[in-house]
Amino acid sequence: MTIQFTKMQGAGNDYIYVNTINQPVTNPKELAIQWSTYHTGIGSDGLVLIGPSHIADFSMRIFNADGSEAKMCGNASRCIGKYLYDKKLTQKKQISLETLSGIKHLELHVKNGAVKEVTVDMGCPDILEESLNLSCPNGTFTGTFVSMGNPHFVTFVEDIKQANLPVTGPLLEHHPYFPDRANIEFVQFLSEGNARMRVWERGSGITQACGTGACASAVALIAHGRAQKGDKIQIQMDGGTLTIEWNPTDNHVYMTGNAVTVFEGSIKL
Ligand SMILES: N[C@H](CCC[C@H](N)C(=O)O)C(=O)O
Repeated sequence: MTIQFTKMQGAGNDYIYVNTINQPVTNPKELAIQWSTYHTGIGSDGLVLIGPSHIADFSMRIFNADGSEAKMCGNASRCIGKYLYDKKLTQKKQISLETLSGIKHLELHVKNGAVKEVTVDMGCPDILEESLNLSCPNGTFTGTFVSMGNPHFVTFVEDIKQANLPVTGPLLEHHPYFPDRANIEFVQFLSEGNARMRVWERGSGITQACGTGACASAVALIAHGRAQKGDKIQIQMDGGTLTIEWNPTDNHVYMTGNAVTVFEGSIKL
């Protein structure tokens, strides 16, 4: 059997997208591992399944490159918006998407008949620990523990170039404090409304960008007085910049950024 897939990326965070409405997938964990592998697979940060929903317009499931299922993915939610509109699975420019962390609302920004950017209402953040000190073999790291439906540890650094992601990332991801592991963001404050972030993602390692991580980073900046609610905060990552607003009126976080189709493909099961 052959599966049709679409490779897409948001701010460089790339996933394999499969429409399970017309082609069901029974072993997504194994396929995420197999297909995400470079050289022998397709190569990606993970696998995203687009499906039907009884409570929203569509549904999303997201699997990291190690096969672990996450409750939310910001970059993938934007790409799903593009996928659905560009492939004429919907004509709506406001779409509701069922995820394991609740229903998310997407606003599609269309130009010349195709989605260029999407704004996602990411809901309310949950600051679990405003200032948490975690000891690792290579030092102690102070950060903010934030949930955007998935867990994030945001640590501020003076110089992003000095952040040793390959060593510190996995040590913090697997720290005993995080029974479900965590995504790790290293953030360098640039000015009010601007920050540089690099991410070690739970289950995928270093990625070019993390949408929920950009939201968690903006929330941490505001919690520490380095930005204000209502600011349009530019989170600059390796693969691109996302605009994040923590709205003071509804307390929701809004994420805006691109969504790009890279190629269509098929692969034998
Ligand atoms: N690695 C994340 C899932 C992907 C999130 C990220 N790619 C995003 O854009 O939000 C986790 O295990 O929670």
